[in-house]
Amino acid sequence: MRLGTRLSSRLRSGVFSSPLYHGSVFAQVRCFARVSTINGIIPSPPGGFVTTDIKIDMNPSFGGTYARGVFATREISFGREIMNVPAFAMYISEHKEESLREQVMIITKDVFSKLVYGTPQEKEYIKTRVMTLMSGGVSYFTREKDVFDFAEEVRPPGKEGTICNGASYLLSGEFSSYDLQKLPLIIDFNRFEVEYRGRRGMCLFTEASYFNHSCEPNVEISVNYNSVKSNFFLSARAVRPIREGEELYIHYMPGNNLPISRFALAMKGAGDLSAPVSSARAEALARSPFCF
Ligand SMILES: C[S@@+](CC[C@H](N)C(=O)[O-])C[C@H]1O[C@@H](n2cnc3c(N)ncnc32)[C@H](O)[C@@H]1O
Repeated sequence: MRLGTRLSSRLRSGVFSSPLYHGSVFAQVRCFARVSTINGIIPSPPGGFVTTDIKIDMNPSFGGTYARGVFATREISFGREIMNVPAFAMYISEHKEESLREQVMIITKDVFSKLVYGTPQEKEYIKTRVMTLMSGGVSYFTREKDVFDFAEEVRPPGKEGTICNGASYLLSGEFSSYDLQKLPLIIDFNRFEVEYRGRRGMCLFTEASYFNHSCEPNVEISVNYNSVKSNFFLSARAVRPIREGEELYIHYMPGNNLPISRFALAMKGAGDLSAPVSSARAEALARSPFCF
């Protein structure tokens, strides 16, 4: 059964502020080690990326590490579904008043648990597909100690008092405290907000996070709940014929015909999407929610 979902993706500036303190005022605060154990390489899975129709490549006109986009490996006809993926992580709020922050932290714990106790495939997926996504926003943790306290709470189900927990996993060096403090920022930045029977929630569709934005998209996405599989699925379809090698774009805010958008702010200085905005308007836009 198709259930109505309200979907929004917050795609903000990639700048992320890390609480890296210096000076005597913060002498009691431990600094985050700015060290990631993640190498950022996205291995190409056998059989292509999601389907053999598409691949991840770099958009030469963007420049920089985050110039990745989704490209057609062959001609794609109008209406063809090029992606149909389950949410890698999802959370539906128990209480209507649960804050965004709480929801992000719940998903963070879920993803981190899979990293600590998951299968080798899950660990690999998180390191290569989740941790390499763009992040943004203000750090969810103030001190490195908070990151360790959070990790400490991640324990294998049913095993009380075990020595092996998320904190000892961090100390193993496979995943650093810096990586863990970045994880909620990745989830926050890439989340798709959904609604299920009046309850708010969010999903991560890591594969869909590589689509870049165009005001004239050639792909449209939809998110629906599959009650048999008890998960949300994202489907992406070509809305016009696409040539081999062409980049696939979605509209980050379909239906939004404002002259400028929060996305345009993130894009400031990047091609025709940039628009000069006053700082007051920029502030207002940055605070306003938007929906698909
Ligand atoms: C969901 S990510 C898309 C994938 C991203 N390019 C990457 O390499 O991870 C959204 C970010 O991609 C960049 N982006 C998306 N569409 C763009 C466009 N039309 N022009 C320039 N940058 C774009 C912006 O930095 C935006 O915040």
